[in-house]
Amino acid sequence: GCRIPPGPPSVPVLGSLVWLTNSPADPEPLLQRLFRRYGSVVSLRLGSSLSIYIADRRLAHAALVVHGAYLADRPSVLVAAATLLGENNHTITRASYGPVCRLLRRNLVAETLHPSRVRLFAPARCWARRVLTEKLLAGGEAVIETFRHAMFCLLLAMCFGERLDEGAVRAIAAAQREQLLYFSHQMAVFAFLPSVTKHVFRGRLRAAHALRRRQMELFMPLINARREYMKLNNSDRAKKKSDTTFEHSYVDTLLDLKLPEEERPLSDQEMINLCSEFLNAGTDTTSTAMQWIMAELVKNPAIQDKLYGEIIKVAAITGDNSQEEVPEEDLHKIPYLKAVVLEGLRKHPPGHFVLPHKAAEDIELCGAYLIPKGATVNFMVAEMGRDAEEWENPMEFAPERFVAGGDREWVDVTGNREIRMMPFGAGRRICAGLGVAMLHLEYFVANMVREFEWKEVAGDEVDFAEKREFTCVMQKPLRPRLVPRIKDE
Ligand code: HEM
Repeated sequence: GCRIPPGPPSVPVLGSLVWLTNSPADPEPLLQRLFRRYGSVVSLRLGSSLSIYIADRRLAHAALVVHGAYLADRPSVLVAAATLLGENNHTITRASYGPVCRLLRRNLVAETLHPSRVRLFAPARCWARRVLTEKLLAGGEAVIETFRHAMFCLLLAMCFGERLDEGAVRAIAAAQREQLLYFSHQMAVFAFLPSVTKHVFRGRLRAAHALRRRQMELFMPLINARREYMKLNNSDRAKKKSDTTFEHSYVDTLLDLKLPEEERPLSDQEMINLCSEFLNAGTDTTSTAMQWIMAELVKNPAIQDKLYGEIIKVAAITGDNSQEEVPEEDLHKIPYLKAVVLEGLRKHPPGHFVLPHKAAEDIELCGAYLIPKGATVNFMVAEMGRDAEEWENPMEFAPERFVAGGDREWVDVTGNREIRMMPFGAGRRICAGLGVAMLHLEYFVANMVREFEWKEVAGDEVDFAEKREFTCVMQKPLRPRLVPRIKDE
């Protein structure tokens, strides 16, 4: 029969004794020890809740794809805090897998991130690339700051359909960051006995309300401007459209939505939470990945040279070396570029875990393990990409692994057929932005390599040590020397 996965001893109420000497905020080092001891699936108890961690790629496939329908819910960690703030769970990441979640997810995937819609954002990407190049050229800050700023410019443009000036971008970025920090560090207390904690920690609730108000002040004018713009007929729209307004935005689709069952449009607060989710999901993840990839290219100049050569070859085929950028239509002609990006995501996935999943029913995995209904389940993303039994010399940066042909099999990053790595998760809750994330990474990496030679600086060598923030970032930020390439006329 199946059994609950093994784990360290626990006592009722308190949970696993290991928490006395390990921090639940960063369970990775503890889990690595437990996997060595118990095998590739372990159970941990925190209070009365059971968490199961899976490091084996076949079990991950069974859980997320084969039995995926039962593992598409989310645990209610943040629900308590939202409820106390008078909010609901109507966001894609937080909602359990019901009609609301499916509607919101389908709306994002089909209406905003569908390839035909993504094409409409090409001018926004062009603008973000120019911001990126100018700031890299100016120097001064660590490149991760520049990456984050440029990505945020782009995500804001996609969200609100407006090209904002630098001051506005920085103000919203600061508010988002403060809120993210506050909610992840200070609001967790409300998961336990909210009826009691809401009195004990009422100062925290007040601060959370203030952060929400600030977000409301920043977002509502942008949402309302878009509401007015959408009311115009086509010819008025064309007249009004300045070069800072884009044709399509995520907000447009939200304004059109009707919630199932309740049959009402989204409230302002719901719209703000969805915009906030969109901005958070696409910024840190992508800029973190970009930093790791560029760090590997700095450390491996031969790979960078090869990539540059492939990029230039495509420009030569097109017969136009003088164009300002590597246009996004050409990206698919550079298979080595995709290989570099995938290898970066394998070795340095921005998230070492996925967002927590919850079992809606008892699940039996491969006839061996039982995941009881209600258990929280997570996956060891980084472990899978670095598993020496699956990958030859896993800690070597070798994009050739992902160049199709020869005896190499193609790696499917969605994990639908099989999971070899899962930087975007897999199954029903797979990253909703996978396609656009890959496009952003390929487009920006290609253009940064074409624009500059990225060189290691003596005394500021690349250091691959990791630090856990919202994503897993470089502990010592990358500080390379950028030498502008001389372009042949
Ligand atoms: C390199 C960049 C990115 C990485 C590595 C990444 C990774 C992930 C991961 C691991 C998850 C959790 C999957 C799970 O819970 O099983 C996720 C969820 C999600 N991502 Fe991404 N992501 C990236 C970029 C983006 C972008 C650009 C967007 C949108 C613009 C986006 C939107 C989302 C959304 C909405 C979810 C929630 C899906 C759900 O709960 O059903 N992501 N992402």
